[in-house]
Amino acid sequence: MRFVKGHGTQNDFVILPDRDGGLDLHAPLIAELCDRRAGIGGGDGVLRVVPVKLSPEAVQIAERAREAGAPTTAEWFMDYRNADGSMAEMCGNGLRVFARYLVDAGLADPGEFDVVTRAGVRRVRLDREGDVTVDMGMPKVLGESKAGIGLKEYDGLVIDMGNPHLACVTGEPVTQLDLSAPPAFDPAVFPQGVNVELLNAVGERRVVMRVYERGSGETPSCGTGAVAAAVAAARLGGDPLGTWAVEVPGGLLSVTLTENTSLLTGPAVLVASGDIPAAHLL
Ligand SMILES: N[C@@H](CCC[C@H](N)C(=O)O)C(=O)O
Repeated sequence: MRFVKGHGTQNDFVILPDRDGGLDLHAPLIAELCDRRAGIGGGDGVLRVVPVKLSPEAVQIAERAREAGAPTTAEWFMDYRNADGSMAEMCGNGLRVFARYLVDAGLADPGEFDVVTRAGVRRVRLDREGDVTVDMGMPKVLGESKAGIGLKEYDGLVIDMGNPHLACVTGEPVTQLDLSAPPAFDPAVFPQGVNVELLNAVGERRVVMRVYERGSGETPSCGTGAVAAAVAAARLGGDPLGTWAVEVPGGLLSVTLTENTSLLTGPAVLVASGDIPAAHLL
């Protein structure tokens, strides 16, 4: 099995090219590929690269976009899975790395193009400087809820980025929080689980964020989470539009909130590639 390894601010992924749509991506295989010790070094998730026309799921998503008046020429579907094998609707850093892979592999021209994700069609742009920007769509603020860490509770905003987020601004330095166990959350609000962001507002339009991801545990970065964090900080500052710097353990992301969308920008790099002999796979 051919694989490529890449990361965006250290949110790292195993990329699986599947040009004929024949790959059976089952949960034990994903868990094996993402294992940090027993295999190729692991990842926070898997990105299957499949032509839209060979994925009935992707064809439907593209069809819905056409019906909504936004037809797309997207050729590739990002089939994203978390490290535990669960499926997620969207991965912002994953999509930036996915776009880097498409261009590097000669499957897309440098510049701007669309990619189909489970959260809908997303436009990506590769800069000459090496950054990749994703149009993440309009964040939906759905209300408030609480995250529990140890004995403490943190107030947060419920934000839909295609996938579910609970973004909690706290006065306590996030660097000191213990995220070794999953934060508690209200299952009535998040029946499918949630990604929890903890953040400090540290300056004008600058936040420090840590994240505990559904299906992957604490990761050094999360693109959808960075947008959710910027939305929560923007609410707090009473300044809803503009560009926020989001410092994560794995680097620095930039999030721009406009009247009708959000943009996520940051580095996306490929670091290795290889083949896993079939005999070594589940
Ligand atoms: N790391 C991602 C988010 C991946 C999906 C998430 N764990 C979920 O289950 O929703 C990002 O960069 O957005």
